[in-house]
Amino acid sequence: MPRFLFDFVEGGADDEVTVHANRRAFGDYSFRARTLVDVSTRDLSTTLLGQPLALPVILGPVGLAGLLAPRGEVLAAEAAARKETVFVLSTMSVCTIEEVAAAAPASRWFQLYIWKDREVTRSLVERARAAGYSALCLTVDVPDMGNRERDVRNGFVVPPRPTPSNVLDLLLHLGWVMRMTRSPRATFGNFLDTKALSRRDAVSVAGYTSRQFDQSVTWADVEWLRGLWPGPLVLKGITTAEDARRAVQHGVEAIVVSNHGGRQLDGLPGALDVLPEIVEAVEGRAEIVLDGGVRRGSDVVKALALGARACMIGRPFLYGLAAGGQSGVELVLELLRKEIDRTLLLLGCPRVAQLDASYLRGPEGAHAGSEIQRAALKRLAG
Ligand SMILES: Cc1cc2nc3c(=O)[nH]c(=O)nc-3n(C[C@H](O)[C@H](O)[C@H](O)COP(=O)(O)O)c2cc1C
Ligand SMILES: CC(C)CC(=O)C(=O)O
Repeated sequence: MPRFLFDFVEGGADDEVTVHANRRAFGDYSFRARTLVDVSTRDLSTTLLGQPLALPVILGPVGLAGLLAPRGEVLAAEAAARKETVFVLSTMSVCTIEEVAAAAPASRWFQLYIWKDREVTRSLVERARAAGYSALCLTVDVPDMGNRERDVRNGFVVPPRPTPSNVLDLLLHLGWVMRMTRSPRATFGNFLDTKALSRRDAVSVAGYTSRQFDQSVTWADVEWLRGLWPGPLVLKGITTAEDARRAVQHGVEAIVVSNHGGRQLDGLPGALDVLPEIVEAVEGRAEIVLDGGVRRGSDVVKALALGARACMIGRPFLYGLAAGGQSGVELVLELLRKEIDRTLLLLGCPRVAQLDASYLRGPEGAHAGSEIQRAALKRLAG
């Protein structure tokens, strides 16, 4: 893929401190393995909001995935269905809510951003409901986009177009150019009225979001959504116990502990660092999903041992999608499935449902969360 797209996917906000913190946090935990346990059969299955998952990994919402492969969101949703897991469609997708629903029988959630124009927001929710999405996932950490300096430097705009600064990049990636131009025209139908754009118009994603996204969204809007959406409600982007408690008070069915893959507020701790305080605050009253920096099956096992029910992945499946379309995404899920399976085998824990903090040794260092983490680990270990 062209460099400007790779940078959009791989990059984070400001100095990308939080991007790196996400990975580091997994390294801060090590395993406490048990031996002489019968691990001849293993069970990776679980449920999320009542839906069965063959493995505790779901595909998170990512905007513009359809720029990585033609009909990218449809391909990813089909891959999730084949691997018996959930696909979360972003509001900012290239394929529309209806296209993905028609093509993919997967368990699908719809991720919502709240527009200043509440009629647009209401219509997105109603379309998702009519198209049979099973849960509504409200992302709460994007009142506006983080400062993605790679995108600024690259002059990244949507729909992508040749400019003096990216023409060489495009020429060096003619395979991508051919794939995209041969495929049906990208629609951006959820969020951009491409018919209203003249051929030469294009918008920077940051400029677009700051015009459209509502910075005045509060907990009252969670109540408003409750009235519009009859199914399970998920809040994505929670990083403190205070917000997690509040989410539970508002009756949300699930929380995604997430710093948006380090793309929003730079300086947040790693997602795994904040998981214990949230698990403690929620006390089992909502299901917890974790994302940010999940790259190995062992990362998933650590998150589950600390109390998450499943993990979401973002960039890993996007790279599978860019490299190999639907089968690339399936391969990413298969690699994670095999790695989780082998980790359970060697850890002496045959079922993901059996994982708890007694399988982990916590961070010993003095970094900020460690006291809370130790307390939560002690509590989880019973
Ligand atoms: C290219 C890209 C686009 C994203 N778009 C969205 C989005 O539209 N909505 C959303 O809630 N999160 C979005 N995210 C955040 C992901 O859902 C997820 O929180 C994050 O990617 C997890 O970190 P990981 O990439 O390290 O797995 C996006 C992430 C990436 C990499
Ligand atoms: C198109 C963007 C607003 C999607 C997003 O949330 C992100 O890039 O992190």
